[in-house]
Amino acid sequence: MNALAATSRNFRHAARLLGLDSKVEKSLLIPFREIKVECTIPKDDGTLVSYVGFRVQHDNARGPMKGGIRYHPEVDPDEVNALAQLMTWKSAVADIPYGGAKGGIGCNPGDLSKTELERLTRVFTQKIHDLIGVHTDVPAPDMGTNAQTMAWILDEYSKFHGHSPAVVTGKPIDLGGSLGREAATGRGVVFATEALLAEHGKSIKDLTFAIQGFGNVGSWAAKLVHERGGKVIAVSDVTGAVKNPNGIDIPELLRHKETTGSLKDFQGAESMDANELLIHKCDVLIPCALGGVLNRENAADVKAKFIIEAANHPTDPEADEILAKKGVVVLPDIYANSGGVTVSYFEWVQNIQGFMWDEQQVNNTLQNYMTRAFHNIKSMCQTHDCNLRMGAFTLGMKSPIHYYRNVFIGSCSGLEILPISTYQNQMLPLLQLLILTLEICCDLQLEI
Ligand SMILES: NC(=O)C1=CN([C@@H]2O[C@H](COP(=O)(O)OP(=O)(O)OC[C@H]3O[C@@H](n4cnc5c(N)ncnc54)[C@H](O)[C@@H]3O)[C@@H](O)[C@H]2O)C=CC1
Ligand SMILES: O=C(O)CCC(=O)C(=O)O
Repeated sequence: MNALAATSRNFRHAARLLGLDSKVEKSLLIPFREIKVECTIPKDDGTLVSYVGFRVQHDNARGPMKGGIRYHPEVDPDEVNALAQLMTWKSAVADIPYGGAKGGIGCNPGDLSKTELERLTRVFTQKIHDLIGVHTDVPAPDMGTNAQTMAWILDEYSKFHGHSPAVVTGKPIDLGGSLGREAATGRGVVFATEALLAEHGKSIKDLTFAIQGFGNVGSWAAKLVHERGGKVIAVSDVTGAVKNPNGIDIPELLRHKETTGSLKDFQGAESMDANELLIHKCDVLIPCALGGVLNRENAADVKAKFIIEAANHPTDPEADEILAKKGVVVLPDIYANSGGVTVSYFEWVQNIQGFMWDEQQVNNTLQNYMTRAFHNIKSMCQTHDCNLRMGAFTLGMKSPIHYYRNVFIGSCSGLEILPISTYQNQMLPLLQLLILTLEICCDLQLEI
């Protein structure tokens, strides 16, 4: 199932649990703004090459829109749209004052030299610089991008708007990046895993782990699981996969990857079929790469008891149903990988304050945020008698909905969420005004 269809399906399910009116539901699904730009650059040999760049700004009810920029050949408008929507709910789950956005360029960064990547990033920034900003939309790294990419965006943006370190997060420490941001998503994944396992009377040190993806998120998650005594028995990336039933020496694998650029030929493990990783026998599966990897083709064969969604939307809704029937517990992306955006928030705060936190403060505060969000999700699960994904979605949707209710309908329900039909009789004229306003602002075609 396509990423947007999958995300929208989860959203609609949560909207039903919240008793949301269908028109408000529709307005929350439609992004605030979608940007599509052509980026042509000269390659190192002088030939021209064109790429398409996207930035989707989904919602700014809770604050500046926030989300990563992905460089990957499969980047397409629907996927960016879905990822932007997920960022809105994720920021609210983490309870940080942001809305959601996501960007990307359809390119294979592995095929481009460093100078070509720099040119591409600078051209993309030239095309979108008026639409991002410290208090409007703050990009960060995602798949295929990193601190260096953020440095180029910051430098290019600053040529137009003056020095503005808080316009991107996940940048190099020397340029105002936060200590702990590089590890933050993987560290958050591990805090989230600990919170979930504690609920089930289990601990990382007693369990086996399979990890798909060994980039920023996967390698940090693997390293921190390994440090806590967990046995990482299988790891894959785009170059291949390795397994060792006795546990892989992760620091050694990291050194191997660093020197060879690949997982291949690692002496401390056997090579395996990368497609087999997701169905490898283990206690905990952590997908840290692409979306949609768990689907109706392979879900029935998954052997893990817990899935921690470090990647964005790795599980499509059909797989979710199959996994639920098998009793597999899925910790959803909008919580499990929220450590990245949470520390991005800490970075932004530090830039605005002009004050740098030490790494311990970053990590401790991240742990507090992750623990708090887990308990808030569990509480939504109880209220709505639902699984963790729906607990996270209802939590993430609750506060943007409050915003719209308060802004458009006034102080209608205090902090309680009620279906909009509750107000319809007394407030029909106001409701019509709301819809008209939304139509004008967002160019919607809503029927009253
Ligand atoms: N970087 C961040 O702070 C955050 C990232 N995420 C999500 O985590 C996931 C990974 O992101 P990063 O680690 O930042 O990206 P990255 O670009 O650093 O690493 C991606 C990894 O996935 C691997 N990969 C690609 N295709 C694969 C395939 N077919 N099979 C196995 N492995 C494959 C690559 O080889 C690489 O190891 C993405 O879904 C991203 O959206 C989520 C929250 C924050
Ligand atoms: O750090 C951020 O601002 C966004 C990270 C991101 O793109 C994500 O959580 O998917």
